[in-house]
This record gives sequence, structure tokens and C-alpha cells, in this order.
Amino acid sequence: MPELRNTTLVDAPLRTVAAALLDGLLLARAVRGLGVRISGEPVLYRGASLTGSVGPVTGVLVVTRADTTGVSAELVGGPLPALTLTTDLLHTGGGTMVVDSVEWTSPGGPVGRLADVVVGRGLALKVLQARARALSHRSVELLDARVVVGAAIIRDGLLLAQQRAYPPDAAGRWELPGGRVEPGETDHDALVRECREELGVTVTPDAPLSPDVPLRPDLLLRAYTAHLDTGTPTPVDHQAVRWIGPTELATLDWLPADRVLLPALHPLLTP
Ligand SMILES: Nc1nc2c([nH]c(=O)n2[C@H]2C[C@H](O)[C@@H](COP(=O)(O)OP(=O)(O)OP(=O)(O)O)O2)c(=O)[nH]1
Repeated sequence: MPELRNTTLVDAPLRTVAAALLDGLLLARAVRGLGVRISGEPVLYRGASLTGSVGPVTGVLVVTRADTTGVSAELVGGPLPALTLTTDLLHTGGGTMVVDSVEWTSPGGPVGRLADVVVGRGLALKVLQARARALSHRSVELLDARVVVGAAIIRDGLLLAQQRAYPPDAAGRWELPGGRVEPGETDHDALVRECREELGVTVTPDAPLSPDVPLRPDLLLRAYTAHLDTGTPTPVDHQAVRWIGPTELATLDWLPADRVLLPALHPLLTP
């Protein structure tokens, strides 16, 4: 199976580069001008799909891994050969090493193999290099982003989720309790304050749950696991709050960014 690799050193911590990698529009922006069109969701999560086309040929890439170690995606269906795109992140003393690799099956026959070498490899390398440049740029942008903290409060194997009441495009969708970190606050301070204001409860935050998730150019979501110390969660500005189990987790209409958190949340819940 032919394979192509591209390695880039990004001058940002692994946590920031992992977040930039989850930007669903990064690849689409990177390949503009290369004759490749990509569309998809604003954020990459396990199970998300991206549609790519080169000329009249279209394929669907499905994300199979999106966590702090990197992202993988596989091309499914369509007339194109089987293709796997893998990006691994490695912490180094001088930044984050990004190792991209693409593996694919060659089309059959001598003409197919020639097209593979001339067209396939050339295009794949250009796409990888353009994506690596876009990733560096997005990582540097995210270094200055404001942080929205989210609390994954688990009790008796259930997760506390809250349902937004506004704005109209988010109303009815589910999220974790939390909000923006104010200047001078730590992430933990902000989580404790937001849970008191939004739900009337006292919580103790613990460790980060998953990679940071990019929300906007200058905003990212950072989720922490947390314990409920005192109080009964009562919605103040939200439509509802609910304790949910592992089965319900996948069926709720979450905000898009929260879909990234589901694989990390699932093992913490018990039926
Ligand atoms: N608290 C919280 N916010 C989330 C989650 N996922 C997610 O995309 N967000 C978004 C929704 C909001 O746009 C932003 C939180 O900002 P905020 O606490 O100031 O809420 P807000 O509605 O007043 O903010 P805004 O969008 O009106 O600027 O983060 C989540 O799980 N918890």
C-alpha cells in the first residue's frame, strides 16, 4: 500500500495544536487553490464526515479518531481507492511534532500506477503541506483564544447535562454547565463560579477531560471532570438540566463542539 509522510514542527503546546486539528474548516481552507473541494462540519469528532471532491470525483472521509493524540479519517464508498489519513501529535521540548501520513491502494494496471505516482502522490503531498501550514497558523491563533470551561459533573455513573434556552440556533441543544473564563480567573475558579450562578451548586473541578475544542477564531471549549459537593442542580437561564446515562449520551442533540467530548465521557458513565 503506497504511503506518504509529512512532518512539521509547530511552535505551540500539544494541547493547542490538538485543538487546532479539530477545526473542521481547516482542511477546506488549506486546499483552496489546489483544485480540491472539501466541506463538512465545523468541528471534527469521531463519526463526523467530510465530503471531498477533485473534479467530478467525490468521496466521503469519516473521522475514526479525534483526541489528544491526533486525528484519523478513512475514505468510505465511492469510486476512489481505499485511503486512510492519519495525523499523530508528539510533544517535544521545542513545540509539537505533527506527523501526517496518507495510505491508499493504487488503481490497477500500469496506467493506473503511473497516474498514482504522477497525480496521486503529487496532489497528496501538496494537500498535506498546505494543511500543515494552516495548522501552524490556526495553532498560533488559538494560543490567544479566550477559554470557555465546561464541567463534566458525574454522580453515580450519570452525567449532568443542561439544555440551552438561547440563542435561537442553540436553543433546545445540550451542553455542559460552564461559561467564559473572566480575566484574572483560573479555569477552576470559572467553573466553580459558573456552576454556582447557573445551577446553584458547589462543585470541585478535577482534570481536563479531552482535547480543547475550537469554537470560533478566538474562542475554545475546555472541559474538566468535576464532583458535585452540595446543592440540587436547578436551571436558572437554561430550559432544563438532566442526569444522563451512557445510552442517552449519544442520542441527545448536543452543541457541535460537545460531540468531540462524547468518546471521553462514555467510559465514565455506567448503565
Ligand atoms: N457552557 C458551555 N458553553 C458551550 C459548550 N459548548 C459550546 O459550544 N459552548 C459555547 C456556547 C457559547 O457560545 C459559549 C459559552 O459562552 P457563554 O457562557 O458566555 O455563553 P453565552 O451564551 O452568554 O455566550 P455567547 O454565545 O452569547 O457569546 O460556548 C458547553 O459545553 N458548555
